Amino acid sequence: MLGQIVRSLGRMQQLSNGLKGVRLHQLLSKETHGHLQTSLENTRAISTVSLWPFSSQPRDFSQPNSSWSPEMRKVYDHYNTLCDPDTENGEEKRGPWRKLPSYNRSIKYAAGGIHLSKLIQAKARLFTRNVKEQGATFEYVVFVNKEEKRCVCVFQAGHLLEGAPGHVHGGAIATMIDTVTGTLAGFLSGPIMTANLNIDYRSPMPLGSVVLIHSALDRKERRKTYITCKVSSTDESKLYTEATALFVSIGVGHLFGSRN
Ligand SMILES: CCCCCCCCCCCC(=O)SCCNC(=O)CCNC(=O)[C@H](O)C(C)(C)COP(=O)(O)OP(=O)(O)OC[C@H]1O[C@@H](n2cnc3c(N)ncnc32)[C@H](O)[C@@H]1OP(=O)(O)O
Repeated sequence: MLGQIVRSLGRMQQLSNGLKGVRLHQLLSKETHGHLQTSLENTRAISTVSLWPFSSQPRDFSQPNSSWSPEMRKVYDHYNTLCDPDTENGEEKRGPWRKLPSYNRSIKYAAGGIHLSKLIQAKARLFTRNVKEQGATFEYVVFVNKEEKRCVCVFQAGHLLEGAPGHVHGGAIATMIDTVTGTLAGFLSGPIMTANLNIDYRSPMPLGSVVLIHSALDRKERRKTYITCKVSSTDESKLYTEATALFVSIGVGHLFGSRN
């Protein structure tokens, strides 16, 4: 589902104008009436017509803001340049790198919110994007390379993420690893959920650090997508964290509780 959401959000910009007025619950009405379609193919079919169910355009949180340090901005600029198209014989050719947008709301029905109260649905926000003060928590942007089946996240850890004095909380690091590996797994495999996350913390990460979170596909086995991850300083001379993650592909029904 998260993969679907990631893809949907990427398409939202283009689709939203033409599809305003159509509600997601109309698209999902089959599911809510007991005809759950759980294959990934069907999930993808829904994703191609998914749309932003809110009246205003969402803010893309992966854009630079004034809290970004010069180092964060420099690394961002480097990867952003890799996303620019090359011109060959007068023709523009896009390379393999893409910057992914990042919003603070998921599509509530698709994310299982149909079971939640209206109040919770209205107030739900993505964990990593729920603090208004810029720079206080998770500032990050993910660049994905489809050909090489890998991605890199530039992450600046804010002052509200403290764990050990002056250093980033291990749970905050785990959150970012789950987010980045999950984003890659979803990008490559469609709707998935985290089944297993193994983390080795190698050195403490000072608050305010800008780090790279490199994730790559290790292998796929049936519904399982295995991802490796390394968190390092931006010059890659210092290793902070290593991780492996397993994501299992799910069908639409999984978050609606249809499998039990
Ligand atoms: C808005 C923008 C968003 C932005 C995007 C942000 C991305 C954020 C990403 C965050 C994602 C999350 O945190 S998700 C939240 C945390 N995760 C969860 O809550 C998941 C809870 N667990 C589950 O729902 C379930 O256990 C599943 C889906 C993981 C698996 O259940 P299932 O579908 O019934 O599959 P099951 O038959 O059990 O297993 C399938 C295969 O996987 C293996 N398998 C299953 N679990 C494990 C395991 N822990 N360790 C090893 N192997 C396992 C099985 O042996 C089997 O292998 P074989 O027999 O095929 O060999």
